Amino acid sequence: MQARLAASDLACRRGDRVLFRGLSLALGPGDVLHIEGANGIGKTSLLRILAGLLAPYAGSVEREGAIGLVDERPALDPDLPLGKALGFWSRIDGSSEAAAIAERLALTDLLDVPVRYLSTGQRKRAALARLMGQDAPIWLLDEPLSGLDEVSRGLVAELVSEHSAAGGIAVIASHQPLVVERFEAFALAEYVL
Ligand SMILES: Nc1ncnc2c1ncn2[C@@H]1O[C@H](COP(=O)(O)OP(=O)(O)OP(=O)(O)O)[C@@H](O)[C@H]1O
Repeated sequence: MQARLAASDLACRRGDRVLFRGLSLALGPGDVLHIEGANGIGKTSLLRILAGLLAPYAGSVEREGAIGLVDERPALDPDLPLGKALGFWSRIDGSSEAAAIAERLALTDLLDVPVRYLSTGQRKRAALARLMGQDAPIWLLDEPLSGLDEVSRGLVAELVSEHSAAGGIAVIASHQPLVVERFEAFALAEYVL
């Protein structure tokens, strides 16, 4: 899997506050980075800058490989049954493994349920199913464990390990660490003035 993600001398400003500055990182195949930091320090903002969804106040980002972002807003139509909402993306992503992915994420029995009725954890698993179908080399995961039970938390660690072993990159903002090899901590507090 061809993947590279590099940030150079990033600064982030939200409203009239600069949250962090002087942040550089360079990630290659297999790297898993754990962004740590207190509420409001700027973890989500950093992920959105890395994804290209938020302009940095200073600095630049280089990406080689498509981005798969999972945050608290799953891009699944709330009014469609889950199977149809995921099917929309499998057609766009050209994924032929939708059934196997749904099975892996314990979603098979929920495919007829409208997305808006899913529980927090089920919704998170649905967002992860979309991510897997996307086959993107760079995963940006914002609080992927929140709302998940122990079994699902173990599953997320497994998926990240497999992604890393296949040469993918994962950047994970989380208040809890994942049990994953090559899990490297990145303390955002070091870049706060
Ligand atoms: N659109 C915006 N305009 C102004 N300030 C914003 C905007 N979006 C976020 N912020 C502020 O930027 C700061 C960082 O927010 P961010 O969501 O990146 O933090 P976080 O580290 O992910 O927090 P948490 O751990 O609570 O999820 C917060 O103080 C937040 O209020």
